[in-house]
Amino acid sequence: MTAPTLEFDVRLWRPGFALQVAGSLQPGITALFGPSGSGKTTLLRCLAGLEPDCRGEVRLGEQVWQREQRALPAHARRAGLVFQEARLFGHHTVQGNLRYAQRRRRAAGPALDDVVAALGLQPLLDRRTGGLSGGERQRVALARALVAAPSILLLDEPLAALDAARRAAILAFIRELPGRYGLPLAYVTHDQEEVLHLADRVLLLRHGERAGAGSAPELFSDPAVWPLLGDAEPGVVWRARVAARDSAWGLTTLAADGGRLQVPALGLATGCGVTVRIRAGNVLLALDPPRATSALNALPARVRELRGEGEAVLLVGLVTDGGGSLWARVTRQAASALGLEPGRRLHALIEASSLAVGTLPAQASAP
Ligand SMILES: Nc1ncnc2c1ncn2[C@@H]1O[C@H](COP(=O)(O)OP(=O)(O)OP(=O)(O)O)[C@@H](O)[C@H]1O
Repeated sequence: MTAPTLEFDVRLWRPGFALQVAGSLQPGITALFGPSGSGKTTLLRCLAGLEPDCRGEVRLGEQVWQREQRALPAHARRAGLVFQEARLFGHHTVQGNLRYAQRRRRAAGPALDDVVAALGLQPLLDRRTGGLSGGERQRVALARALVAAPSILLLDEPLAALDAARRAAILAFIRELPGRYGLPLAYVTHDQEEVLHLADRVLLLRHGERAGAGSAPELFSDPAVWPLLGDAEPGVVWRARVAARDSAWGLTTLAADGGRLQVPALGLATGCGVTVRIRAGNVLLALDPPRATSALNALPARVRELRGEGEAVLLVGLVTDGGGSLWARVTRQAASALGLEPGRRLHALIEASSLAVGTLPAQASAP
């Protein structure tokens, strides 16, 4: 099923805050990412028709949802919204909540039984929602949004309150949704790993404006974006594929455009697409090819640029022989001793166990 694209160019003014963003939610998952207060929730509410002061244009395929003051009401847009705190009818059972949503739907949509099965809700159907755990409530909230036959899904930090195991299970389900039900999906999160795992594209917001857009690996590797990533260590994210598994040593070899990398065993099949995050603080530089090193990974590279990062430290931008971008954090003294300058050839040593590997969304391309 091909999903339509939601296109928008919206603005909204509040005392002390202005939102002015143009963009699109294409088929697949778009992550809305950006610092607290950058306008992510407000943008979702504008798209859903919940902000009366929103102006501009919103279109889903050929359907005009808003043109300046003329705006379709929220119920006519059929946007499925799920927030961090699931808002369920506490006096109803899970089944009652789902049937209520199903009765009110205004278009053909996913069958209730399918959604119940996919989210593992069968054992909960007769429970009252008041007594459910956080993870159970979020699963019910997602199911309820789906059985209402939404035209798009807008998920606002739906998993923020859950533990890692529950998050992983629901993330796997969310990742399948656009393909399974033909829906564009916007997903607000503060978690970069979630973005890498889930998003086909990222729309980055800052102060109510678009600060960048692209794939998660591209954006998270862009030095201009690092200040918006909170405490995250500067570095790059590469796309790679599982190339080989060495069960004798418990290692996996990844093949990326930038070079081959060994990492601790991933338990993924050969050919599987992954992302690998290489932090600047985990890249050491050596002039000569190391004869023996514990790092396992030594990529031939040349210096592209040097950036000051305080009195004693530099960030060194590198290009590997495979064409991959890397950053290394070194002291100015080390940079001087190694004669670092643009064009200088050297070897980038990366400790295998320092590499953070994540799986890619199904649709995202890997080399
Ligand atoms: N109902 C409201 N009335 C007035 N101001 C609001 C309201 N809701 C949000 N704001 C303000 O609008 C701005 C954008 O808020 P918004 O919740 O959209 O940001 P956000 O990026 O979703 O933040 P967070 O990541 O913390 O959830 C903030 O300055 C916020 O304080």
